[in-house]
Amino acid sequence: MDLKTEVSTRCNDNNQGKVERGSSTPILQRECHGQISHLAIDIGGSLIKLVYFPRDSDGSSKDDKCSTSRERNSISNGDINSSIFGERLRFAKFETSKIGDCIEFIRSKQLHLGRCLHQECPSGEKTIIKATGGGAFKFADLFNEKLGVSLEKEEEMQCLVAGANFLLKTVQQEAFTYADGQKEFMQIDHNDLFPYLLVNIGSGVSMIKVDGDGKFERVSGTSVGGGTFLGLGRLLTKCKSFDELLELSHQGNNRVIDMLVGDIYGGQDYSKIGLASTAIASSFGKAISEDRELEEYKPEDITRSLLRMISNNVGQISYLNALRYGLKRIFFGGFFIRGHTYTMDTISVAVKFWSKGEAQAMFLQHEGFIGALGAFTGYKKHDHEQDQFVQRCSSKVSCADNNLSGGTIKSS
Ligand SMILES: Nc1ncnc2c1ncn2[C@@H]1O[C@H](COP(=O)(O)OP(=O)(O)OP(=O)(O)O)[C@@H](O)[C@H]1O
Ligand SMILES: CC(C)(CO)[C@@H](O)C(=O)NCCC(=O)O
Repeated sequence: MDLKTEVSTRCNDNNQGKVERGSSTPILQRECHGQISHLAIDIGGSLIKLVYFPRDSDGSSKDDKCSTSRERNSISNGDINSSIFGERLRFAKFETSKIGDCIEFIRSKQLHLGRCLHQECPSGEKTIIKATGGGAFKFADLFNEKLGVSLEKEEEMQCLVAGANFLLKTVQQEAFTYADGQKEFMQIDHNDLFPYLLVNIGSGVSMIKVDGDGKFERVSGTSVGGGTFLGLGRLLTKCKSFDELLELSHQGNNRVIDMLVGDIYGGQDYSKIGLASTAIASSFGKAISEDRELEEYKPEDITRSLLRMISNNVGQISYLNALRYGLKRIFFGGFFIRGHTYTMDTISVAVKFWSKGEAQAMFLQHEGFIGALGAFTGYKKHDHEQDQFVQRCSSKVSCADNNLSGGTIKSS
């Protein structure tokens, strides 16, 4: 049975409360799984990401009840995702600086009660929540104090790889290319997935050569990433948030600030080394020669140049690492991307330009949640019940995949 058939079989059966793989092997039973945690968390330098199954007020998983109501999460700062798998697996994000809001969210959804919801907790036994990212270390005591839970630390790079492999193998329309304003989904052949380069653009950037499930090496990284965009953007403009910066950049023109090859070469291309007159010779380079103060530049242009500079740089370093290890495919994730067309276009063009068309940039629909999903799949290790739980997740991701409409989902 190919993936597509399997997915639709699962989805149909799912509605009847029982899902079977092929003709006979049951992989999903509609039973209550109140003994297991329903939440995994990735606490990064900029953002906290949650992946969870929602619960009803009586403590059962909404999903166990075949709920059809689509729950949309929102909190006062508006910085949280709606469900992107319909009424199934949910995703949410918070700024790391607002960790208190995140803790309140977990409490309000009863996600910290995972293990002991349907029965009395044996004294001293704490709910364990899978957690990755630096914050799993930094905030472990806070979670214990505020929610009475233990964060079980999952290695960050391992989670990124597990999450990416899980998505690439499970969700049909997960990976896509972006070129000339067009998003094109890629069919991933499971037998031809490895090796690839995974580039996670978070606050900083990690580049990981992935050779298989659990087989990987972090080959490079750069500190010039999403945190740089947000940090420098805040310093150079009056914008306070990432969304404001991104919004402003839409209206900007980077050529006002960037020094182009044509600016140096009297409007001409430098064809001998393959540089068009419109290529950027020096990011922010125009600012050196003009007698203008920061205030005299439009924030729109500044944000545009900044976004371009960082995206270009990540694209180029990624390509160089792909070249170093002979990798043709580069998957980009992390919340810096945010499905933003200008960012994806810049990265794609950089990879194409430097590789002379040999390598290809691909993006992931669940870009920012790779690590959290990877931590979630970590529940598999625990016991048989957890294993079934993760299998349930797989089927739900697959099913959700059928509900996606032409790649319009976006985590915003
Ligand atoms: N709503 C938002 N608030 C803040 N930053 C955002 C937002 N949306 C996107 N970003 C961008 O995403 C980046 C964080 O991405 P991500 O959550 O993948 O990394 P992280 O886990 O916080 O970082 P790291 O892995 O380096 O610890 C920010 O630095 C910023 O550039
Ligand atoms: C330190 C981490 C791994 C934390 O997520 C990330 O921010 C990162 O990969 N920074 C880049 C560090 C470097 O390799 O220069």
